[in-house]
Amino acid sequence: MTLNKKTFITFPSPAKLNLFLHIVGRMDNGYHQLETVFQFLDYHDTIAFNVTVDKTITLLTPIPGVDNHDNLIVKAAELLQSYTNCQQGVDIKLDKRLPMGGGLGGGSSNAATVLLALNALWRTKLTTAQLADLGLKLGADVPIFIHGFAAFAQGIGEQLTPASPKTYWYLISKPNCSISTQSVFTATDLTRDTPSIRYSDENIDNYHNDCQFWVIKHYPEVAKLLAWLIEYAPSQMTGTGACIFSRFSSKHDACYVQSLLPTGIESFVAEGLNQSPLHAAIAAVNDN
Ligand SMILES: C[C@@](CO)(OP(=O)(O)O)[C@H](O)COP(=O)(O)OP(=O)(O)OC[C@H]1O[C@@H](n2ccc(N)nc2=O)[C@H](O)[C@@H]1O
Ligand SMILES: Nc1ncnc2c1ncn2[C@@H]1O[C@H](COP(=O)(O)OP(=O)(O)O)[C@@H](O)[C@H]1O
Repeated sequence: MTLNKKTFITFPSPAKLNLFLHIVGRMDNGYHQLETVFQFLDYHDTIAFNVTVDKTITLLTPIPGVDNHDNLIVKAAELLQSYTNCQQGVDIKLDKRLPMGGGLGGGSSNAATVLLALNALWRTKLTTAQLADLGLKLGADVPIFIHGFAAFAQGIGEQLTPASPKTYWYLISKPNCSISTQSVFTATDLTRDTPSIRYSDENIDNYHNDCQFWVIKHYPEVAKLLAWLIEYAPSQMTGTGACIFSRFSSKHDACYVQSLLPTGIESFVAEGLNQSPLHAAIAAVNDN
């Protein structure tokens, strides 16, 4: 008897923070021109892949409320398969830890992990630049996860200059509301004219999140939690929210404030990273 045991290979799919987020203008297609610094977190979803010999792409662990055809994991696999005319398929399993719709970029990160992992496992040999271009079709945040280094980003978030912002321990707290990226970017009273900056890591504390001003005006849950957290540590919203990151110089201090959080607030503690943990895992596969 032959046992047909599947071999899954796993890769991390980390969260990102926007350490600040300025909106400096708007393009003709409605997309916003941003200036932001991305940093990664040592906290991630995990995605496992088993390559198959036919062309079927199967996500074995659907996300409740997200149809598999709309899942960025499936979309990324289909996009790479059709772009490279790859004749192989894959079974995929997702272990989701990142809160969804919180400004941590989980969906974009999942898409980037799929593109990088399958490019290695299917041996489709696209360059990082080609993968970032493909990823941009799926979301503005995908390229940063493909490149995997902390960066000052411009354009819609795809023009990247490497940066080395200080790394801290962060407490990430999610107010009890979810805010869609689109609802923030379609708001009439959002500030869109912050002057363009000449970025330097040393000046990062002078910068802010334009979306946060709008969100705290419209979501009292976020305003209340932010006001509470600011009493303990410098705190700011990431992306279009609703998650708030509070920075600490030690894990101990971050965990202490976490233990004091109001009941019912989802949270985790993680370290900031200037390199994505995904890239070491991809290098290990490419070396084999
Ligand atoms: C704002 C940021 C900052 O990192 O993060 P999140 O808070 O969503 O994580 C991102 O730019 C989000 O990137 P991503 O989540 O990939 O956005 P997309 O799927 O491309 O776009 C969602 C919607 O937001 C709007 N959008 C997005 C990016 C941008 N620069 N301008 C926009 O106006 C568009 O209306 C689009 O329909
Ligand atoms: N693999 C995925 N992981 C998370 N969200 C996904 C995924 N595929 C599609 N989505 C959709 O993208 C939305 C935004 O999710 P996410 O990327 O986690 O948030 P944000 O853009 O705020 O950082 C979700 O609410 C969900 O509908």
